[in-house]
Amino acid sequence: MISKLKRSVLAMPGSNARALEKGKSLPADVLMFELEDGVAEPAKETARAQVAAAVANGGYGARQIVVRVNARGSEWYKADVAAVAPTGPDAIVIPKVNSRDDILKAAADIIAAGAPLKTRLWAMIETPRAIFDIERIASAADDPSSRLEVLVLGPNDIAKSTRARLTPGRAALVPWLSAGVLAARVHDIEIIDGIYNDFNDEAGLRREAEQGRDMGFDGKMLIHPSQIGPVNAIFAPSAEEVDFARRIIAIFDEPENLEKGVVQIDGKMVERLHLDIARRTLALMAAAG
Ligand SMILES: CC(C)(COP(=O)(O)OP(=O)(O)OC[C@H]1O[C@@H](n2cnc3c(N)ncnc32)[C@H](O)[C@@H]1OP(=O)(O)O)[C@@H](O)C(=O)NCCC(=O)NCCSC(=O)C[C@H](O)C(=O)O
Ligand SMILES: [Mg+2]
Repeated sequence: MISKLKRSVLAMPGSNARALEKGKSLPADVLMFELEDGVAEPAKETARAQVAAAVANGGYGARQIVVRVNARGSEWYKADVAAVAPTGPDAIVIPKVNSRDDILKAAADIIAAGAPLKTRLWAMIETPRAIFDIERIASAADDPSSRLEVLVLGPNDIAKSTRARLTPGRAALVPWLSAGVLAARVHDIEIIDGIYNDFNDEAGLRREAEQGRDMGFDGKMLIHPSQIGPVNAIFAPSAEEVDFARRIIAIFDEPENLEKGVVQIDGKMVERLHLDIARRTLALMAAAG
């Protein structure tokens, strides 16, 4: 089953009223209203008030709205959750999660603050501890009270805390990114790749987004409107993939193949497991419009 698409998750500082307004016309699947590192300390209260009002007033159409609060344990966290949870965003994003217990406690916090049932929990994976324990963190999703729906990688904090460098190809990060994808699949949740800082470098963005898609990520977090178009296209099936998916479905529907487990198309072996992949490709295409 395909839940709502999350190809593009555009972050915007909650202190930037113009960006919050502009989000209403941007073609991102998800808008992430930011209260954490993208907002300077003197602007924290203004940002919180603007974000709570923006979520409550709506006007964002089919875009999913998520709010990243400050880290649990920070001086702003409680007030962030108290202001945002009752407005009912699609999710609250908890940065710098370190354990399964952090998820369960954050879920209890947002429920106590009045978050409606539809408000899910997303967790940022961006510390060495979280990377080590990623499968355990993802396992919180097995407990429905966790509301855990999505993991999001945070490459800037990962680079800061590990001293790894964010080089083209992300050699240092690849094992950690893959571990995240495995953990998400084991526990049947989604996983979003991290941001690409150089928003004027479209070729570099495309290379990194294709790498993330090929590793199994469901989408990518973004920082600038110019990144939405390329990333939406990269995380949607191509015309060739859709055509091949249709041929797989058609060939297994042919009477002479009804009892076959394996056939060939253009010299390539196709098994019934490819039928499941083909159906998912068509569902993704339909969801992407
Ligand atoms: C990076 C930016 C500060 C650049 O902003 P700006 O200088 O205004 O860029 P432009 O002049 O090119 O902007 C053109 C127009 O687009 C609007 N704009 C720009 N960015 C956004 C946005 N993110 N959302 C909505 N609208 C946006 C501008 O207002 C201009 O509009 P107009 O005036 O009508 O022409 C800026 O892009 C920015 O702030 N980006 C988001 C930063 C952010 O939220 N950071 C936190 C999340 S990053 C993260 O999660 C890291 C993670 O934790 C980790 O550890 O890795
Ligand atoms: Mg971060």
